[in-house]
Amino acid sequence: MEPILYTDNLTIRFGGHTAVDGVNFQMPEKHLKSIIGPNGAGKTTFFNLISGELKPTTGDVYFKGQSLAQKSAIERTRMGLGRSFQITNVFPNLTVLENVRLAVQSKERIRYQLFRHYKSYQAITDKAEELLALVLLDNKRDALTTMLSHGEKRKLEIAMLLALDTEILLLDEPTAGMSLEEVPTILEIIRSIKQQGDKTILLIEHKMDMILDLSDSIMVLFNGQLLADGSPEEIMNNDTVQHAYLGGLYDDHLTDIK
Ligand SMILES: Nc1ncnc2c1ncn2[C@@H]1O[C@H](COP(=O)(O)OP(=O)(O)OP(=O)(O)O)[C@@H](O)[C@H]1O
Repeated sequence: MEPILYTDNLTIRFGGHTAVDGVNFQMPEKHLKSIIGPNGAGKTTFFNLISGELKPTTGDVYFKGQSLAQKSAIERTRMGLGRSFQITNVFPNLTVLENVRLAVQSKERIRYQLFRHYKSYQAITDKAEELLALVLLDNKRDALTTMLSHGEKRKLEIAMLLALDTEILLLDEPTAGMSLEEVPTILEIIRSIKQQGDKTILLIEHKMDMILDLSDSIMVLFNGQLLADGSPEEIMNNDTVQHAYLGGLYDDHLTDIK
């Protein structure tokens, strides 16, 4: 089966520095792949090339067999490639529910345009509430977003991404900056999204113990290059990856590998 997303020789240079270097990767549909690598390996840059925030120097990204070279970030989202919102993109003086409603509305505008106002309003509210329950934030529905903890803001970001109803979810370190108590909840949320079975998920994550359990596959970026891509077991047993770890080339986040 053709991969839902793949790259062909994807490369970007900043001046003399090649941040993403000839990456060929493939993403099967309804798959969860994690990207690991040390600081500066090119993980976020790779995401930005996929989402359309950055244009490659050479190479291309393909979604359902179609080149994305001429597609803007917004066009890519409409096509089905969703990237998590940064919390700066939410309206701080609106409640959690209102923010998710706006995200649902932006997606559903067309579908509901023929409905009467109240019915449309209710359907959008129902959807927003369903998403808040999925990310375990229903108890904060009436809170202003400025009042949320860091972990709650990351949950809100996920709810707003889900509201766009894209086939692919790009999650850039969803547990970054979280307290130890908050991390398991986010992992459970990602697990339940995966278990619903309709999403393809690409995830940057530093916490090895989490991704080994959650991922269908793991790809390792190193100096902008694809060092390895395989099942969690294959990655753990990969000599090149092991050498990179044992050689101390990885940062602290990655040395706590179990
Ligand atoms: N806009 C830019 N201009 C110049 N250099 C950049 C730019 N964006 C990224 N880089 C460089 O590209 C390299 C890859 O950075 P990137 O942020 O993608 O790494 P990363 O793997 O996501 O790291 P981290 O784990 O620290 O987030 C780094 O050396 C970085 O300094």
